[in-house]
Amino acid sequence: MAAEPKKIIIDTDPGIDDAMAIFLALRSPEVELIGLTTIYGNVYTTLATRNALHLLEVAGRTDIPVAEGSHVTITKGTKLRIADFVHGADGLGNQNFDPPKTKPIEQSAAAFLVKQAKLHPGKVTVVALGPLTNIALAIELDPEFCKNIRQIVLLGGAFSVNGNVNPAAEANIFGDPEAADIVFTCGADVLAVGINVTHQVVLTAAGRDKLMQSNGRFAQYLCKILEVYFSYHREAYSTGGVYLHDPTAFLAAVNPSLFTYTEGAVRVQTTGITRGLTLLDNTQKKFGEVTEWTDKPTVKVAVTVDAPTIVKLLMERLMQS
Ligand SMILES: O=c1[nH]cnc2c1ncn2[C@@H]1O[C@H](CO)[C@@H](O)[C@H]1O
Repeated sequence: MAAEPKKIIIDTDPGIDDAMAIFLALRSPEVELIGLTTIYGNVYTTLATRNALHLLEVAGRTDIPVAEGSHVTITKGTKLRIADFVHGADGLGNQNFDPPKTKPIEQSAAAFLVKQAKLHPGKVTVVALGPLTNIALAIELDPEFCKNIRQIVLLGGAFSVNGNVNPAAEANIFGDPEAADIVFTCGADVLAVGINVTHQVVLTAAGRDKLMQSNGRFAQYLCKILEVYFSYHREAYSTGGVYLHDPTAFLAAVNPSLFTYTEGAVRVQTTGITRGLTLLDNTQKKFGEVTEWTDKPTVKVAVTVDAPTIVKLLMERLMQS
């Protein structure tokens, strides 16, 4: 008998690679997508909600609830870093799609996360693709959340490599470092997929052409919005391909055997020029004194990835749609 599909909530700031991950989720038989929660990052939260509703409408899945997330950081900060230069002003490749007809549910993202985790203890995986504010709010809202949630798979961090906002910080962690530190130290089963891994998973121009030539509905849609993402990568990284951050993190939740991991306590720098830096204690040294990492719960951090299989799975599933 086939295993029961994994219940997944995607916390998202769509976002071009977010759109890819959401469509991939909808074409993954291993997964039951039970909701989307929205957050600022690639766009402001209001637009993230609109885009999440729009993507579900495009997919014909308006039965899936969307819960709107926080408009401010966990410390109530309103000065947000929005990456519209990566994804276009509308977050979806400057296509100016019609506004969605559907609305988000009344519940906030954090309340929805808490409720679903409580309703299905040990069964719900959160795949967090933006700054971690909603997840940290859920942890603050319900001390049991970390016990109830099966796993938190997050796209974030730059482990032993430079960041993409600046040499220290990766965009999602930089978006709300205080929230990220709460999540890394909360004691839940946390798996971090950082850009040290996602930068190895690339969609080439040839791959995009293959998507374009297929009849897949999702593939066709994504090819339109991908143009802006390709031009950003050409400019910022001098590369002809694009990084598949969000689909890679999603697949880590579904098929962990495509990755290898290390495990240790992770803390996030919240001040100074290295604000947003993620630092793993690799436990190779027994420190003589108590440190900020001592006695903190450990998390899993992805180290290697089977990139060809990830790209193949993504392409196949998007072209089938
Ligand atoms: O300046 C940036 N460079 C690269 N990716 C960025 C930047 N800002 C935001 N993202 C977005 O953040 C996640 C990975 O860090 C991805 O979702 C990417 O699209």
